[in-house]
Amino acid sequence: MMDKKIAVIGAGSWGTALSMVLSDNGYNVSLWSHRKLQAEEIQNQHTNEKYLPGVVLSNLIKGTDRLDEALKDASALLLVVPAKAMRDVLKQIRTKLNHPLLFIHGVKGIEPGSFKRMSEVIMEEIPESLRSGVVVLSGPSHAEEVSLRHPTTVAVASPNSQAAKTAQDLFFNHYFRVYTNEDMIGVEIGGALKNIIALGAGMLDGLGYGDNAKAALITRGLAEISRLGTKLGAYPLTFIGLTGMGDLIVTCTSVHSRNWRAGNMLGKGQKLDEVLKSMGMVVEGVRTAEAAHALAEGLNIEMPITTAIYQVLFEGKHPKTAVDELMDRDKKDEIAPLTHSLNERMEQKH
Ligand SMILES: NC(=O)C1=CN([C@@H]2O[C@H](COP(=O)(O)OP(=O)(O)OC[C@H]3O[C@@H](n4cnc5c(N)ncnc54)[C@H](O)[C@@H]3O)[C@@H](O)[C@H]2O)C=CC1
Ligand SMILES: O=C(CO)COP(=O)(O)O
Repeated sequence: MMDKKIAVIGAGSWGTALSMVLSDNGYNVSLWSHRKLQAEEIQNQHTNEKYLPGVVLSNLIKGTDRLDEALKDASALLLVVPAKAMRDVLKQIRTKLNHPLLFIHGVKGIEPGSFKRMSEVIMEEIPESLRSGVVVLSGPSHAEEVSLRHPTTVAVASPNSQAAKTAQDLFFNHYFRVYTNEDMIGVEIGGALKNIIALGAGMLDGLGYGDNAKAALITRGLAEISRLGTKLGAYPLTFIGLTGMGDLIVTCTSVHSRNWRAGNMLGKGQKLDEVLKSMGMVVEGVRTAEAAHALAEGLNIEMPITTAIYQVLFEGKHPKTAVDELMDRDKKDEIAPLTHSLNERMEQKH
């Protein structure tokens, strides 16, 4: 039986929206921000205007900028900071962990530099005795719509099915439908890499291209995400589920997506640094493009769309040139490479 307090670490749009789901489910939530003023706003005004404008938070959600206060008596910890901040935040938390906890994270990114998945970073930073409690929550779920209690589905994944089941029980309600999944690698890779493709979808819209181009990008984007993910140990079918295809659809087609919006500005000719400055929120796909590009090179996996987006972001290639080059590549078979990676994965399993 879970106690009734959950610590949510990271008070951006996603941490705040998930806190609302938890408070709707009757949990007391301690929502931690590293910014004192933001914590005070949450605590005293029950709002978080910068990240979820117009939303009123339940009295069950308390704001704090003190990690010890957030963690005190919490039975589960939800980590929702940008991927680049995850390790640093865990180092601060580590010294304050004095009882068994469930570690759920909702982060869709890869650690810059190490190119590790978030669950790998968490496992490295927490005591060994707590590692079986690590779970990822992911899926097609814009914070803006969750905060309006619009029907949303996600998956919680862990090789420890009991931990996933406990996380499912925490979040599940009539507008937030939660599935369990044992494939943590596939869920994390799908959630992180779809942001690169969403940047590309925004670029296509910025360039004035239509729905044919976007459908092609989403489908072929999924093919290369599956190729890399399978090589990293994921189960291929995860990529046609909520956290793969589902999240690609929502992020590539919604104006809520920060990745889509950033891509759109790039497609219209703006420079990356001015785009990122104007966003004011995390655009995970940018650093993830760097990670995926490096992983693909290291593992010798063909990821032409990811490479093209990397070149637009970091090598000054014009988005239109990137599209032209993708279209002019050698002729290919559509299914054979996918069948190959599926077979490889099946062979690894047996
Ligand atoms: N916004 C959304 O709809 C969804 C976001 N996500 C994922 O959730 C993660 C967080 O995203 P958002 O909440 O949207 O981001 P955000 O940009 O809205 O907020 C990020 C929060 O992290 C804080 N932060 C930044 N650097 C920090 C540091 N060094 N230490 C501590 N805190 C720091 C910021 O102050 C802010 O409160 C990302 O990985 C994103 O991909 C996943 C699903 C939905
Ligand atoms: O992951 C998301 C929706 O599922 C949010 O995507 P953005 O980070 O692009 O806003």
